Amino acid sequence: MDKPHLVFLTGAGMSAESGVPTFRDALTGLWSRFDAEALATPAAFRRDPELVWGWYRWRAAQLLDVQPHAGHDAIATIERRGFKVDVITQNVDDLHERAGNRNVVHLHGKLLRSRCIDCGARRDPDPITLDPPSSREGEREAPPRCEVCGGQFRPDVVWFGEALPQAEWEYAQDALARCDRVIVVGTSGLVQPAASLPSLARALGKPVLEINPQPSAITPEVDAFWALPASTGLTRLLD
Ligand SMILES: CC(C)NC(=O)[C@H](Cc1c[nH]c2ccccc12)NC(=O)[C@H](CCCC/N=C(/NCCC(=O)O)S[C@H]1O[C@H](COP(=O)(O)OP(=O)(O)OC[C@H]2O[C@@H](n3cnc4c(N)ncnc43)[C@H](O)[C@@H]2O)[C@@H](O)[C@H]1O)NC(=O)OCc1ccccc1
Ligand SMILES: [Zn+2]
Repeated sequence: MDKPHLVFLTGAGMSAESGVPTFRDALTGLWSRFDAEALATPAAFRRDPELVWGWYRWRAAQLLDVQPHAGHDAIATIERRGFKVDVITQNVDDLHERAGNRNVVHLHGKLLRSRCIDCGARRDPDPITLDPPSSREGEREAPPRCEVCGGQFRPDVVWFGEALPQAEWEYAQDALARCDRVIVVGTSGLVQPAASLPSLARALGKPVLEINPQPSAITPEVDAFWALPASTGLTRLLD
C-alpha cells in the first residue's frame, strides 16, 4: 500500500522559531518595521536601488546565522520515511532545503540568489551572499554590475505587483491535484495568489490541515486546525 503523497504549504510562521522575522507579527514583523512599498516593489528598486539591495543583503546575512528547527526536520523525516513530499513555500529562506527536503518550490523566489535585471544572468558565488555586510539595518549598498551586459543585479525574489514564476506556480497547482493530503503551516493567508492554494486544494477534494498558533484568513476554509507552533504541530505528525 503506497504511502500518501503530502503537500506542505508554508509561510513565514514556518521559519519564525528559527529566528527569521515574519512579515505581519505586530512587533517583530518586517512589515511593522519596514515599508513594503519602499523596499519590496520594482518601483522601489528603480527609485533607490542602493537602499533595496542593502536591505536584502542585511536579510541574507541574517539567514546565514539561523538553523532549521524541529518542524523543518519533521517534514524532512516524513520524506525519509518514504512519503512523497512536496514543499510549496512563500518563504525566500533555504531552511527546508537545509533540513533535507528535496522537492522545495519557492513561489516568491530565493533570498540567497540574485540576477541581472537586463539579461537575467546569475553569478556563482552569488554576490548577495559575498562578504556579508555589517548587519547594520538600512545599510545602503550599490547592487553589483552584470559582467555579461553591464546591467544591475537585483535580489531574485518576487516583489509585490510582479507575477509569480510560471513553472513554480504550475508545479504547485499540479502537486495539489496529484496529492492525497495538504498541511498548511504558518501563513496569514493574506498574500495572493499563494493564499488561494488551500481553497484550490479543498475544491480538488483534498483534506487540509492548518498548523498556526493563531487563526488565519484561511482557517474558515480548512478541515482541521491545530492552534500550535510549527515545531510542535509538525513533530506531532511523526507520532
Ligand atoms: C498584501 C496583499 C494584499 N497583496 C497581494 O496579495 C498582492 C496583490 C494585491 C495587491 N493588492 C491586492 C488587493 C487584494 C488582493 C491582492 C492584492 N500580491 C502580489 O503583488 C503578487 C506577488 C506577491 C509576492 C510578494 N513577495 C513576497 N515575498 C518576497 C519578497 C520578500 O520576501 O521581500 S510576499 C511575503 O509576504 C508574505 C507574508 O505572508 P506569510 O508568509 O503568511 O507571513 P505573515 O507574517 O503574514 O504571517 C505569519 C503567520 O505565521 C503565524 N505564526 C507565527 N509564529 C508561528 C509559529 N511559530 N508556527 C506557526 N505559525 C506561526 C502567524 O500567526 C501568522 O498567521 C509571504 O508571501 C512572503 O513571501 N503579485 C501579483 O499579484 O502580481 C500581479 C500580476 C499578475 C500577473 C502579471 C503581472 C502581475
Ligand atoms: Zn546582464
